[in-house]
Amino acid sequence: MLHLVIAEAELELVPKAILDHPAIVNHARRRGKRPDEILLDGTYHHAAIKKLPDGERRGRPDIVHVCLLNALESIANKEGLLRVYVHTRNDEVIYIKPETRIPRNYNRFVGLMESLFKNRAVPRDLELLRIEEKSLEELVEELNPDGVFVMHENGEPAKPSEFGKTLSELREPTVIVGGFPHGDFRAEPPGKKISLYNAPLMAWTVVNEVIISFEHWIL
Ligand SMILES: C[S@@+](CC[C@H](N)C(=O)[O-])C[C@H]1O[C@@H](n2cnc3c(N)ncnc32)[C@H](O)[C@@H]1O
Repeated sequence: MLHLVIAEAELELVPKAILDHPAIVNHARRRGKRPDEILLDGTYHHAAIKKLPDGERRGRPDIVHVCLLNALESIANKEGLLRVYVHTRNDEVIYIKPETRIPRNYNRFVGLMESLFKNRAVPRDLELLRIEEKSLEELVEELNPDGVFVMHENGEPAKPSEFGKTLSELREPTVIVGGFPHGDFRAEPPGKKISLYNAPLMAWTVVNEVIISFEHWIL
């Protein structure tokens, strides 16, 4: 079983500091929601995000959306060999049941995440998704893996196929992929750093490479 963590994901509700910025207020009004109920989104809130610390990398729910579509629709997940988690910049962890069908439509995905932040679990009866306050270290400790790997462009070089073999030889490895668009992890994540390519890749590409390389050895 492979545990895949999208870490330090840029997924958050609009922070207090910019709740009354016109870009936020207008977007919330158009959506019929309160400013504190909507996800921070760089596409719509660019002018407001610039004022926040780390503004150039925040408000990227789209990265989580594409990573989750790829991971949850993978063969490894259909075969019950994958568990996926999202850790956010505010130290929350989203637990996702493998049978969850993530909406293909981005606006519906955003609505689902907003409902998750509000209700802490969705849907109420099945709890396919639930969110808890938890650091990345606490999550990794809880998963109790026999190997922890951090995908990193400056890590030890490994071909995806070699790395897949390493994963397949472990009982419950954990792989951490950064869910942010630029720069490095803000806090050093636990685990051995691995680079799959000699240039930066998008998070969803790394998610795909890891899962497919793992499948190659395990199926
Ligand atoms: C878009 S990258 C992060 C930003 C990247 N450091 C940059 O400035 O372009 C998202 C994540 O993909 C993974 N990643 C990116 N390039 C990689 C590589 N060459 N090998 C392994 N993982 C990589 C890392 O986990 C990284 O945190």
